[in-house]
Amino acid sequence: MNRSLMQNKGLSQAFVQLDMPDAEVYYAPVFFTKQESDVYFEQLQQSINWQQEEIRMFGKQLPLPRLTAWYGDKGYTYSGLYNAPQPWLPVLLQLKERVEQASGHTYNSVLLNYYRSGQDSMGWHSDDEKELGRKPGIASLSFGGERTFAFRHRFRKEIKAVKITLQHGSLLLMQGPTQHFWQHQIPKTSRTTEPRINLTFRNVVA
Ligand SMILES: O=C(O)CCC(=O)C(=O)O
Ligand SMILES: [Fe+2]
Repeated sequence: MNRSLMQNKGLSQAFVQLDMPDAEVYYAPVFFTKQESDVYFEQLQQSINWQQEEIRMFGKQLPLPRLTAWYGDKGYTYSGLYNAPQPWLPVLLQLKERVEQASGHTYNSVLLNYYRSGQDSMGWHSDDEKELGRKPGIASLSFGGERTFAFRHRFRKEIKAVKITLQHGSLLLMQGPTQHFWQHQIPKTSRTTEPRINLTFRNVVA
């Protein structure tokens, strides 16, 4: 993949910008050291109130193919589900602060995803809910097993999909018009993968 080095906008050299038109996506593969990342994975696995939610689809109740949790100051509707906020945990506030410093955005909520195996996944979507405002900044941390993260343009079919492997301890930033023009997903994989924890920090405005 073609990536250009970030030099401006106050983001550190640890970030590369993904080569995507109509988007602003930055990736720091080593945002945390391996040692820090191992500790965060353990802490989050144990302290988060992981739930298997169900969504209504085609008139049926279907379990989401991953575990989720929502923490922060405000509730949020996601995939047609209202998520009541749970109060911040110290480990989440610590991570929020690190991510805010690095990204230059502030966040009041975090959605956590737990992918138990390669059979857990997240389908194509954009994080374009009204509650997030018009050009939302979303900061996504990954701990545990590596998974492929794919982007596809919503309107220009001639633009190739972009794929990136999200590493243990990495940070992905999506901002500007990204959610308006692109969708993303975590596809299932038949490769054996370790469990993965993802945190997406968001700012709910409504
Ligand atoms: O697990 C990931 O990296 C993606 C999570 C995501 O797209 C979301 O929570 O909206
Ligand atoms: Fe998303």
